[in-house]
Amino acid sequence: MSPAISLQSEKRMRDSQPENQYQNGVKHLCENGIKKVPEKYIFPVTDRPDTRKESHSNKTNIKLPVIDFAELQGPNRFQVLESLTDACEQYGFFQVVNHGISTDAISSMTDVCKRFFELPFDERHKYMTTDMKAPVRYGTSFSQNKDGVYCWRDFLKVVCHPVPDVLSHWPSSPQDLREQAASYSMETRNLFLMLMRAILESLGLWSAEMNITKENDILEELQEGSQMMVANCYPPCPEPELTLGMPPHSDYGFLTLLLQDEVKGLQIQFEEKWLTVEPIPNAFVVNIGDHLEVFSNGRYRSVLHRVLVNQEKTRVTVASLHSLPFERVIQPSPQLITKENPRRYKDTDFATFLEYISSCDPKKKAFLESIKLC
Ligand SMILES: O=C(O)CCC(=O)C(=O)O
Ligand SMILES: [Fe+2]
Repeated sequence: MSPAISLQSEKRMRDSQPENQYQNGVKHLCENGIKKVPEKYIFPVTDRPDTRKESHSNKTNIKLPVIDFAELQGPNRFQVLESLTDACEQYGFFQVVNHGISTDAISSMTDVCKRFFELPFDERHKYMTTDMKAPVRYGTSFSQNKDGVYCWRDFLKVVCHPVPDVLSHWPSSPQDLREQAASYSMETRNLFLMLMRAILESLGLWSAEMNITKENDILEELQEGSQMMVANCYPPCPEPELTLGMPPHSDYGFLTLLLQDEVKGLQIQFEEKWLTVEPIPNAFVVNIGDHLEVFSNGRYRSVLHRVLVNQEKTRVTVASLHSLPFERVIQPSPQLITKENPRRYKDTDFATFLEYISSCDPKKKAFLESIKLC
């Protein structure tokens, strides 16, 4: 067989699914028993993960700075704040341990999300919509409406605040989903607020002794802020070297609190390399989002990250994304603008972000680039 013919027949084999099958998600595709990654999911060579042997060695793992949340509340707060500052400046990521959210609450949340993704397709499909503003949205890929190449990921997104307003929209199956997700979302919200207090202190904007913010009520506004939870499901992939679970992106909010199961997959960009985050059982991986980079006037960094998939195991993660209320304008804190460090970003808001991601390629940190002043 000539190479041209063999390429063509390979393409036909890969493309045996009708195009609309891809809209139903990657889990559905796997349930229909595929042996090869369809063309729709194959990334250009330059964007594919590096799967050479040495890239799986420890050299490509990263141990993120670990913040002991219990210590942060005790006499060593000052030292922990220093580590926190360092983590936010150097990595844009850290892991939080001893955070006070019980292992039961964590495993119940992961477990109920796993059971959601295992429901019959018709049950999951009820929540499928491409309306980015829907209070509950089951979908696939990254930006399903506009991705040319699809990612190996399905997700369930739920708006979480205020819980009583949104609860009746959340999936009614599995039967315990609403209860588990409601209590988990409130616990992560409290943890987020405590972490933000520490972060504001590390920026010199809050003082524990005086219990006041120098920044106009930012903490109060964050208490009323937006929260979105995203459960991500990355099914086993027959050819993980050809695709990604999520493309390089940064998160839009102030902080994302991510719960990952024991399966590796998250990579962050560090010193121009992609490094895999080693999971710590029951810890949260926390990352700075675009809004905190803007608010800190560029001192804290919202870092690109992506997700690899694997051949053996389904990976399920739950991300909780927090910001100010959706309609609120995000701007650099006036306290952090000086002659030496002039204002670096334009005002922005959630609507501008949504508009941007529905129209552009979010692969590079393009949204932040689009609002940079210098
Ligand atoms: O699943 C992961 O490891 C990362 C998820 C993520 O980056 C996101 O939901 O924004
Ligand atoms: Fe993310």
